[in-house]
Amino acid sequence: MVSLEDVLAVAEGRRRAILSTTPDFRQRIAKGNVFLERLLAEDGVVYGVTTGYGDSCNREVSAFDLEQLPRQLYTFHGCGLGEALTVEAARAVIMVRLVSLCRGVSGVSIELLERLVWLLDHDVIPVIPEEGSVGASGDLTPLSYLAAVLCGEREVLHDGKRRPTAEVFAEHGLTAYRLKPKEGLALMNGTAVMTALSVFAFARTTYLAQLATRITALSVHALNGNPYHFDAELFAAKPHPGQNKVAQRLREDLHAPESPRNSSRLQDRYSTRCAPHVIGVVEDALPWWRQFLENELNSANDNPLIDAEQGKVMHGGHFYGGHVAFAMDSLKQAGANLADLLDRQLALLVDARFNHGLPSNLSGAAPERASLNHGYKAVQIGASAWTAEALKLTMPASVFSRSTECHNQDKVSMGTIAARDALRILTLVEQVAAATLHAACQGVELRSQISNTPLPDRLADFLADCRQIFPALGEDRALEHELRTLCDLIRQRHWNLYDA
Ligand SMILES: N[C@@H](Cc1ccc(O)cc1)C(=O)O
Repeated sequence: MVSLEDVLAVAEGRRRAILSTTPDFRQRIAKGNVFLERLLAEDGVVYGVTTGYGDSCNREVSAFDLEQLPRQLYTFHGCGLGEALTVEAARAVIMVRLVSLCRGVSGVSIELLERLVWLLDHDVIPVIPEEGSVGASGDLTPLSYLAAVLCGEREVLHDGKRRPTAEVFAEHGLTAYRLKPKEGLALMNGTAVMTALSVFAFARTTYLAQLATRITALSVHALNGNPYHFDAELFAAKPHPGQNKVAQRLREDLHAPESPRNSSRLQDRYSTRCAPHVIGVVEDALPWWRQFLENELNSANDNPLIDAEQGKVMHGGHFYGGHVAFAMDSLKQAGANLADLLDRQLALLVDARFNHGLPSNLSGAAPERASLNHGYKAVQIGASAWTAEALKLTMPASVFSRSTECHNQDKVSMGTIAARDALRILTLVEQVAAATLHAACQGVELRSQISNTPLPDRLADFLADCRQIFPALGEDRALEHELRTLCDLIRQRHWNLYDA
């Protein structure tokens, strides 16, 4: 079973994709191909091989034109619009398609698989426009760019430049690939784009859940909040495992192992008291998102499938990305809730009515300069804007199914749109996290000036690390570049936050 992390490693260029050399694997792939050819010779008709596609399946293609058919398929799907996928995302697309085709039920040849590996190895990466897939019939239009590039057409990203594929192939002495009869359909008729994008969404969300936990601990300390809200026995009474994990991390960060018999502390506002209940939803959803995505990743998700052992062609709808769509639609909501949680913490931190004695807007300016300085006022406004935008994008995509392709595809998943929404939302969540992290570090240091409660070790170490990256805010300064640096570091999973 290939994991989400395996795909990420190949996408980020940390690992190579290597085809198995076992005779078993090679034979399985070869068998599918041989069976298809036999079927063609004996029966003369195979859907998508000797017929038109989709609604046009009752149109027979003459033997003379068969070789043309796969080229025709990627050509008429060359209508993608929108931004091009990043190199990493496009590498993930190749890897995900490779994993699926390696199952040996798509009727492709070993040469095709080797060509996909060649693209990854030589970093010759198709330019894939991200819009134009309804996510059932697979990601036909974006995947047509992969098929076309294998055949030496359209454009690739190579050495950081966008260039004609033919030119780059020529430089490497590579001839254009000639797709065999079913290979166009096998490449394009699947869920590789939405699944590839989901791999990134999953990794970023996993990290954001941990970062939101660390920021919450900083906020609680800065606000002089009640660390006993995260008591072990309290949480044992509500046994969601992910939620308990968040409470435990907060307990350890805040160094509050056991609560007193009858705490005299106030009950804090929900954005800190209920943080395990918000972040815990993400932690508890991660395992089932993983299950949905890894099952999809390791599946044959094209049509038709070839069972060479039994000697039959099976027609179905495995290109339907319903599981990915549902995973991404729910990830959008749980992820955007992290932004909302942190934005509310930031709202408490900057407000002298709620922050238990910290200066207004967390300004670190000297008292005689207080009227001039505005501290984190604009950063908090920004965080609210990013949060609102994230929340607005949580509208589920999967409920917007459109009947399309002359009503052949009359129910579709919209999983690719859900995955793209998820990535945009996560960018906004990262921005809110960067803003809240910056302010929470400031809050913790301002707290130490007015109280002698020591900063627990784990938070002190983390703060020291942050101070290598950005200084405290004294006089007002423009924080854009620092926030951008923080966003980049968050994307790179810079801090090692918690053990599993
Ligand atoms: N997904 C369709 C095939 C198809 C291919 C290209 C299209 O433009 C439309 C439909 C099927 O397998 O049934």
